[in-house]
Amino acid sequence: MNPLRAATLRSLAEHRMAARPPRKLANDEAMALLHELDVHQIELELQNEALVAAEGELQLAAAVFKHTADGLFFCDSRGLIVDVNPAFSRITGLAREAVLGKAPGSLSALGIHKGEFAQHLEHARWHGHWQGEVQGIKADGQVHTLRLSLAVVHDLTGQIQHGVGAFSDISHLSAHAAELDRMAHFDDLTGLPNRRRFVDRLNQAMARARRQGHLLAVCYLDLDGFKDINDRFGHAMGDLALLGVTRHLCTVLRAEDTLARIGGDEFVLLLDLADPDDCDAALARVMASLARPIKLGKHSLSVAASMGVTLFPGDDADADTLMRHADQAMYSAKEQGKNRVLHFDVQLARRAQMHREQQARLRLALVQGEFRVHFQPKIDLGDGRVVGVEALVRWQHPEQGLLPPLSFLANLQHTELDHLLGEWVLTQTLGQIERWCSQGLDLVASVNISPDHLLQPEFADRLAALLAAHPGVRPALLELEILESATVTDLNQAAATVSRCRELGVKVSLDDFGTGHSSLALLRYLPVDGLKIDQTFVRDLSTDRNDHALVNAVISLGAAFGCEVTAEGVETLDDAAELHCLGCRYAQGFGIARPMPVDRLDDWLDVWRAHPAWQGQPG
Ligand SMILES: Nc1nc2c(ncn2[C@@H]2O[C@H](COP(=O)(O)OP(=O)(O)OP(=O)(O)O)[C@@H](O)[C@H]2O)c(=O)[nH]1
Repeated sequence: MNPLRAATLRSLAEHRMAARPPRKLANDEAMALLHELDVHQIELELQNEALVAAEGELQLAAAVFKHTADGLFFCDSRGLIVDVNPAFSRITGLAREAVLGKAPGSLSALGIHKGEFAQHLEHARWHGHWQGEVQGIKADGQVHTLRLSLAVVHDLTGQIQHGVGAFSDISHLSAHAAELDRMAHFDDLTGLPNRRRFVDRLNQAMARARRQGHLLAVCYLDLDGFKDINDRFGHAMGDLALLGVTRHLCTVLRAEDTLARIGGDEFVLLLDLADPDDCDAALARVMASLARPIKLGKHSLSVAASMGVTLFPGDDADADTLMRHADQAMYSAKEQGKNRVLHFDVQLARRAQMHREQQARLRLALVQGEFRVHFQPKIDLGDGRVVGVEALVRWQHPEQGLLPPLSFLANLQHTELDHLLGEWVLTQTLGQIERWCSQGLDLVASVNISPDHLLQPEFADRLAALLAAHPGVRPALLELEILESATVTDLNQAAATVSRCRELGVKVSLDDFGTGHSSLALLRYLPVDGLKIDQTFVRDLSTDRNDHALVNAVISLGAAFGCEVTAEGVETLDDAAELHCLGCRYAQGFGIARPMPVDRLDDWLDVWRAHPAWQGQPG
C-alpha cells in the first residue's frame, strides 16, 4: 500500500475509534496496545468495505461495457486495442479476437480514410478528446456513418496510460439528412437542380468566369403552349414531355454547364463559354435540341420554347438579377411571337433604370414643392394691351437651380406623374387667376395639357371639380393649350373631352400649330377656340419665304375656322408689325417678355404700359 493511502486509512480509523466508548485499563502500556489493536481492526474493516464497494463498481462498469448500445474499444499505452465490447462487434461486424492487438486506425470499419483517423487521434492526444462523424466500411462491405468519440487517459507524469473510443451508428440520420438535402436542392420530377441549387452554381460559375475571363450565358426557357399538352394528353403525359425536354436539353450540355428546372415548364441553363463567338451557336444548339420530337406512347410530340438570354460579365449583375434579366428577355420573346431567343439589352435596361430613377426624383420634387409656375405675357398686337399669360412650369432644383421644362418633361411622357403635374399647374394657375380677379385684373391664363392627360377619361370631371374649388374664377379666364406636335391617339375621345371643357366655359387652343403630323385633322375634329403658331415659323418670318407663306396660311386657316390666332416666339417689333399686317391678333415672345415669376409680373405690367413702341401696331 502506498504511504499516502496508509495515512488516509489510519486517519479514517482514528476518526471512527473516537466515536466509540472509551475503554479503561489501569496499565497505560496495555491501554496503548489495546488502542493499536482496535485501530488496526477498524483499518481492516474499512479496507474490507472499500473492497466490497470497488467490486460493485466493477460489476456495474462491466455490465455497462457489455450491454451498452454504443461500440467501445480500449487501447493500451501503445495505442493497440486491448478490449472491445459486444456492441463494437455488432456495429462493425468484426469479432473481438480479430481486433485485439490492432491499432483502431487500421480498421476500415472505423474510418475509410486512414489519414483522417490519425488526425483525430492526434487531436485527442493534445486536447484529451475528439468527437465527430466518420464513414467506415463494415465487415460485410456496407458503408456506415459513425458518431465517434476518442479520449486519451494520461498518468500522473503525463504519459499516455490508455485510450478509449466510443461510437454509435448514425447512418439512418445521415441518409435522412441527405434526402432532405436532395429535396431542398433538386427537382422531384426531373432530378435536375432546382432554383436554389442553380443560384449556388451560378455564383460559383461567376467567380470562376471572372478569374478565367470566360463568358456566361444565363438562359431562361419557358415552353410554348405547354398547357395545351397537359390539356390534350393529361398531366401524366405532360410530365413525360417534361422529362423528354430534359433529356434533349441534357444532350447539348457540357460538364461545365448547368441545367435546372425552376417551375412548371420553366428551365434555366447556364452555359460557360470560353470563346464569346460560340454563344450564338450554343444557343442555336439548345433551340435545335428542343425541336426534336418527343415520343409519348404512340404520339410523337414537338415542343417549342421561348428563351431569354443575358450574358455575364457584360451584364455585370448579381446572380438573382441575372436570372431576372434573362426572365425579362424571355417575356419579350413570348410577346414577340414565341419560339425565339431574345437577348437582354443591358443599355436599354440601364436607360429604363435611369428613367425610373428620374421619375422617382420628379415625384419627390412634386411632393416637396420644388416646381414653380412662371407666366409669360401675351399681348393684343392691335393696341399692345396685355390680354393674358401662358403658365409655364419650372423646376427649382435644390442643386442645379431653375430648370426649364425641356430638361425634365420628356421623362414624364405617358406617365401618371405627367397628369399629376398637369393638374398641379392647373391648380396653381386657377389660384393665381383668382388672386388677379380680386385685384381687378382680367387676365386669361393658358395652361399646357399633354394629349395623354387630356385623354384621361376623367379629365373633364377633374377640371370641373377644380373650377368648383375656385369659385372666384370665371371659366373663360382659363385656356387649355393642347400640344399639337404630340400625338393625339384617340381623336373621338379628344373631341368629346374638348367639347365638355368648352361647355364648362373654358377656352381650348392648339399649341405649336403646324409642327405635328396631323395639324389639319386636329383642326377638323377638335372644336377649339384658338391656334398658336409655333415659334419655329415665326423666328424667320422676315427672311424665309416659306415660313412667311406658312404663317400666312395658318392665320387664314384660323380665320376660316373662327379661331383666334396667337404667334409665339415674337422677338422684334418688325415681326410683330408683319404678323399684325397678316391678320394675327395676339403675340407672345422674348421681344415682349420672358416668362417670369408672378411677383415680377406687376412691375413688368407697369413698365409695359410705359412702352409706347408696342402700343398699337399698324393694322
Ligand atoms: N405536367 C405538368 N404540368 C405542369 C407542372 N407544373 C406546372 N404545369 C403546368 O404547366 C403550365 C405552364 O403554364 P404556362 O407556361 O402559362 O402555359 P403555356 O401554355 O406554356 O403558356 P405560354 O408559356 O404563354 O406559351 C400550366 O398549365 C401548369 O398547370 C408539372 O409538374 N407537370
